[in-house]
Amino acid sequence: MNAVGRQRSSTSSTVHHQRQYSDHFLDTSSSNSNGKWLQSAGLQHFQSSNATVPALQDYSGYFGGGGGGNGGGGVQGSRMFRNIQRSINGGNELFSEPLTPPNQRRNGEELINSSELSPGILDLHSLDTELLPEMPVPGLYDGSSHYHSGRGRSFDDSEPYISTNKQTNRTRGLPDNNLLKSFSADKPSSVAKIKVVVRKRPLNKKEVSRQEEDIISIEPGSNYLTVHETKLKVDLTEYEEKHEFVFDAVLSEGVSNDEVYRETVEPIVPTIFQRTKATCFAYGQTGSGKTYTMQPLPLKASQDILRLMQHTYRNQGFYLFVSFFEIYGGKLYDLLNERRKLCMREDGKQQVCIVGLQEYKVSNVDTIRELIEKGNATRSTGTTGANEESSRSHAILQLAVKRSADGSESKPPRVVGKLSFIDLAGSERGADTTDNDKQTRMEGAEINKSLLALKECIRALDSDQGHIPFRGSKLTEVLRDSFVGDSRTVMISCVSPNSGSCEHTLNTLRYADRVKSLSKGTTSKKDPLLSTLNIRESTTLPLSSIAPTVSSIENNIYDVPNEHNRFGWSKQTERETLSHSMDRVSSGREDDFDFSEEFYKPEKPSWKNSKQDSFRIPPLEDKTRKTDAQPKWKEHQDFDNDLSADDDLSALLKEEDDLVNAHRKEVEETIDIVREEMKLLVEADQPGNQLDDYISRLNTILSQKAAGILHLQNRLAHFQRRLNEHNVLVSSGQ
Ligand SMILES: Nc1ncnc2c1ncn2[C@@H]1O[C@H](COP(=O)(O)OP(=O)(O)OP(=O)(O)O)[C@@H](O)[C@H]1O
Repeated sequence: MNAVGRQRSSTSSTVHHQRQYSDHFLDTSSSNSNGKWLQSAGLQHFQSSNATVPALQDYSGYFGGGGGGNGGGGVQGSRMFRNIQRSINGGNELFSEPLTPPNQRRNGEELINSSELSPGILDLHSLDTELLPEMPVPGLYDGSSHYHSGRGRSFDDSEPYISTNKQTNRTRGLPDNNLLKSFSADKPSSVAKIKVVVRKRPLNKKEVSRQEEDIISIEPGSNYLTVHETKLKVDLTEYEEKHEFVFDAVLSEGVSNDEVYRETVEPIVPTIFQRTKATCFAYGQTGSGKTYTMQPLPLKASQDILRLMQHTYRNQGFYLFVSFFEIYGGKLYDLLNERRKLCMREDGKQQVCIVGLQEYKVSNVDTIRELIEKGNATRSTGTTGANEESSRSHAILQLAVKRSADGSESKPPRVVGKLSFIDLAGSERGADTTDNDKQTRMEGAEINKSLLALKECIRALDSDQGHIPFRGSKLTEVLRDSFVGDSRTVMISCVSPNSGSCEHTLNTLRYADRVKSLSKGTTSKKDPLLSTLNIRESTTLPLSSIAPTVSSIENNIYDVPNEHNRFGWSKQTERETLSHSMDRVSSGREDDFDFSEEFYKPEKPSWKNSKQDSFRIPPLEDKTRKTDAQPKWKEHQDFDNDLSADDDLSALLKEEDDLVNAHRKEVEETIDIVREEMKLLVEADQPGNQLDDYISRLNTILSQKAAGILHLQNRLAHFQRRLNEHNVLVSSGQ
């Protein structure tokens, strides 16, 4: 960015959802994003003399990168880490017996085969809430007596979950540190249901050598950031557009991995002892630091979990289990079992089971570290322009806290709570078509689908919607139980600071912004003036970045207007409707809106390539004709009668395959249309151009597409129900 650009910057500023510091935090008055919330965490006092659990260290150096520090030293760390892991684990020294029979102990750890827990199926999600009583965490030092379950006598009445005996705790020789105090005081309700944190990485060597500018500025101690985007006017003079974003926390390049942990995961660790499912995931373009950020977190969390088990929850029959798998190309692979292919099934209670996934019962940090290293080394990686060691899969590491129903070891333990860490594949994969083959593009499509589905689920989760669209992708299906009941989600958006990544960075920040922007708490507090400002000032942004208001969507998408602009909408409203339609296209749900360009953005930014003559509005006839053809879904209208009771599994699976393929095709076709048209629309949005007619016709096309897609999704849902019935029949031996 040059000086000229900066001088002109004040004329253009785009503010994205000027949210409050956090509508989910207790301490909303604090101008510091960390506030009391962070103060109470106090992990720095966690250094312990306890011999059982090693004192907390900053493993960021170990995991590659030198702990963040000022960030500069760790640029190559993550990659080095992976390479080191490969060489360490190449010979499988640590786990030469991945198929160790159940219960075989190794260094005090126990490998649990799924078959132990339920016949042939590992019920990852067996949160049997009927059997587990409430598990409050009374103040460790508050001297309160016993916990009395509000539900009357339960199997735990004779053995209170929480011993509040000060003496007992102190005899463990554990420190009276702030962490444990804060843990004991934390209740799930006091921890944000969704927290969105942004982490900026430092410029790397290549970027510095290319003299790329750092375009992200962060006010120290604040929770907002500004992206300085250099743009070109039609006369090719440069100007700067500022985009401001507010999040729950913004972490600059100087923030260490320890601090990232304290800000993100540490507060939710105690909640998993209280039947909460918590998820932490990193989102961002390739090379933005997702893996660097995510890798140290599970280990730190395990340390804290073990501490809690050995202190606050001592002798209460809790166990910690680790599993690690990846989703690659829509398929599941066990990273702790030689990348063995896994099968996901839903049982009769609609609980998702991962057949064959191995879980390790662990009780010390070293073993957990070894498992994490082993999994990381096994993970699918490839090379992208931005990152030589790029993750092409979603890696999911789960820490499950389990407890035997009767507090003894005689029965298989049941899941009490769970913490899932997801290192997502790079968010830009779908657009990364320049030097990629067909397989990479397929990977991209799959990744995009799952990222979109993930966003939808989180938003539904935050707004307490009854319907969570977890079936949108394998990723969200696997995480299904993280989206129902009492859950907590932390999203860490990783951004690259270099000017060359500006577009991706903005996309990542918009994605993060939207994860929360339409949530209950946020909407109610949003300043209407600012919302207006957002829309008005975003005219240089693609249409997709304009968040519509629900009330503006008056027409039924399936009630396709025959006359152009028959509702007499303003240009703005037309845009909103278009945007809404897009999202319906992508989500297939009427109550949803918002279409993120993140997934379907043009391969090249339109403003960079626009030629003067491209401002002409192109005719739509060809596309109209194409989509006027009888929608494919008509063929399947009698789907309720399609499947007879004696359909066998392969027929069902074939059906699923056809449906998924048809659905994907519809979506892809629609995306192509949208991609092209939006580019042209943005370019054509010049004074004097009449867009109403054009938009109306485009709206018609998209409505038809949306109807087709929705129908396919209904069929898919119907199919899923049939498959469930089939599974029930099979499992009951009929
Ligand atoms: N905060 C940071 N401080 C120092 N170095 C960092 C930081 N974040 C990332 N890096 C470095 O940047 C490089 C890319 O990071 P990383 O592999 O984590 O990216 P990624 O987002 O996981 O990419 P992909 O999606 O392609 O896997 C690594 O060499 C890593 O060490």
